[in-house]
Order: sequence, then C-alpha cells, then structure tokens
Amino acid sequence: MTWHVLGAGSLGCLWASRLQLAGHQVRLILRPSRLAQFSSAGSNILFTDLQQQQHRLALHAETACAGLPIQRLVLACKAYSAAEAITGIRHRLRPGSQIILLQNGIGCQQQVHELLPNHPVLVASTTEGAWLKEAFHCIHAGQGQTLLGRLRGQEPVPAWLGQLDRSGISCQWHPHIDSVLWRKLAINCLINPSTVIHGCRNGGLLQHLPLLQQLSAELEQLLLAAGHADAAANLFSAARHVITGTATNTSSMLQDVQHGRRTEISYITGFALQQSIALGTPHQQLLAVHQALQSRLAQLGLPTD
Ligand SMILES: NC(=O)C1=CN([C@@H]2O[C@H](COP(=O)(O)OP(=O)(O)OC[C@H]3O[C@@H](n4cnc5c(N)ncnc54)[C@H](OP(=O)(O)O)[C@@H]3O)[C@@H](O)[C@H]2O)C=CC1
Ligand SMILES: CC(C)(CO)C(=O)C(=O)O
Repeated sequence: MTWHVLGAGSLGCLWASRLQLAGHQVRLILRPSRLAQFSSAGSNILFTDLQQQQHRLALHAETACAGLPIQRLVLACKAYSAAEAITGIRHRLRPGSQIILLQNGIGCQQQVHELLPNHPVLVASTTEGAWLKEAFHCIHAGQGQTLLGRLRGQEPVPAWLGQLDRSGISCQWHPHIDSVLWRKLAINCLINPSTVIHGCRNGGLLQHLPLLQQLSAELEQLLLAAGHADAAANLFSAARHVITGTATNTSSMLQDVQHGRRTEISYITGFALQQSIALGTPHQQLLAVHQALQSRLAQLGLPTD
C-alpha cells in the first residue's frame, strides 16, 4: 500500500526517505509552489542518515488536488497547519483511509478528529530529530523513538507497524497515547518557551531551575486534573534529565524563532494555559511564561499564536 506523506519539511522528508529506501511506495503531497520548486530541483530528496551517508532519492510528488485516493496518509506539517491541510486533502480520503499525525503539542489532533469523525486517526509522539540543511535536503540528527496510538475508537494495532520498524522508524504501539502527549506537552512547556525567552540552548536552563520547578508544580496539577497521573509523575526531575541530556541542543521553538518561522506556541503553552483555566488549576507561572514568550515573539515581529 502506498504511503502518502503530506509536507516535505524535516519530518516529512525523514519519513518519506526511509520508507522509500526500504522499498515502499511513497508519494509526497506538496503545496503547488513547493511542487514547482521540487520539480525544478529534479524531484529528489537528499537524505543524510545517522551514519552521515547521503542518499539521493527520486520521489513522486503531487498536490492535494491531483492524484488517486489515499489509503494511508502521514501528516507531516506543523500543528497550526494540520486542520487546513486535512481540509484540502479530505476529498481524496475513503472510508477506512488511515491518517497518522506527527505533530508536537496538543490541540491539532482534536481538530483533525472533528474534521474526520469517521476515519481511523492515529497519533504519534516522537523524539526523533531531523532538520533541513536546505529545501529537500534532510539531515537525520537523532534516532529517538516514535510511540503511536489512537485517541478515540477501537482501531486494532496496525499490521504495518513492522514496515516502519524495518524502514528504520523505531515505532511502538502505546495504549495510552494521550498520556504520552500530555507528558511531552508538559516537558515542552518547561523547556521550549524558556529557551526563547532567555535565548539559550537547552542546557542554559540549568541557570533557571527554581522558576522551572514552580512551573513544573503547576503543570503537575494540570496533568492530574486532566486525568493523566502517569504523565505527572516526577515531572520536574524528568524535565531536568531532558535538559541535561540535550544541553547542547537548540529547542525546536528556538530554532523556529532563529529562522523567523511561526512557532507552535498555541499548541504548547497556549493549550496548557487554556486547559488549566478550564480545569481551575493554578497557572500563575504558566501565564507568565506564555505572556513572556508572546512578548518576545512580538518584539521579533513573529506571530504570537
Ligand atoms: N523536525 C523534528 O525533528 C521534529 C518535529 N516534530 C513535529 O513534527 C511536525 C512537523 O515538523 P517539521 O517537519 O520540523 O516542520 P517543517 O516546518 O520542517 O515542515 C512542515 C512542512 O509541512 C508543509 N505543509 C504545511 N501545510 C501543508 C499543506 N497544506 N500541504 C502540503 N504541505 C504542507 C510545509 O510546506 P511549506 O514549506 O510549503 O509551507 C513544510 O514543508 C511539527 O509539529 C513538529 O513539532 C516532532 C519531533 C521532531
Ligand atoms: C525535548 C525538546 C525540548 C528537546 O529539544 C523538544 O522536544 C523540542 O525541542 O521540541
């Protein structure tokens, strides 16, 4: 069965390259302007793997309008593009077509569910790392792991999970993917905005641990109130572990800011704050961090949502 991958950004190129290298049929879905750029550059992805080996892969690409019905779609756009991307492609979906969401943060998964109430929507949480050296040149920066599950419905564990593993996409089924998303959300709330506010790599946050500890206490209460006690356990020490383990990394949000790109703030601190208000949990620190991040984005002339 063909894998359709929407978006040839970092993760889209990473998934498409590895699937194609493993012998699967892959089709990219690009916006018209990207498709023109892709075609004039020879319809290739250059993929640098973890061993620094380069692979030049000829891929089929098309726009959302054209093409055959889609049976399996990997949505590899940013969280803020997900709803619009699904709206543009849903005429090509058929009953039973599967959608796999790769977005960070929370909120877009629910938007997609609402747009596609009768489709199997699978949600991934990944710690893989990839970036684009230039358009269509993807660098695989970190192996990481992908957990996959369903937020709603009774879809069985997909038989194609093994295809992903054999393609080098280390992927495991998780029965409570919502808790995994919430835990990652909390870690991202603790790390990403502060790296932008302080303009530092992840390790620079070791200078700001007392404030992070207060924020972590609020996030723990939010996770508990949202029914994710597992996700709340030892949150602060887990975040500190990630900070030290990724000390030299630039967070994805700071990378977006450095490249003048819109961030996923609304799906990270924005979502957490909205939920905290709805559930009546303390959110003084969360509000302060969210507002400080918005101020910094506004100063830089970037969208604050
Ligand atoms: N990169 C990474 O290492 C990781 C990323 N993630 C998450 O994965 C998601 C994707 O991230 P990443 O790959 O880095 O993002 P990128 O910005 O690199 O890529 C997103 C791509 O989606 C494309 N796109 C958006 N809307 C459409 C559309 N309607 N039709 C076709 N293409 C579209 C964009 O195309 P265009 O340029 O034409 O707008 C862009 O190329 C994010 O939520 C991110 O947080 C999670 C873990 C790791
Ligand atoms: C865990 C962390 C903070 C690593 O940089 C991340 O997920 C991100 O940058 O988005």
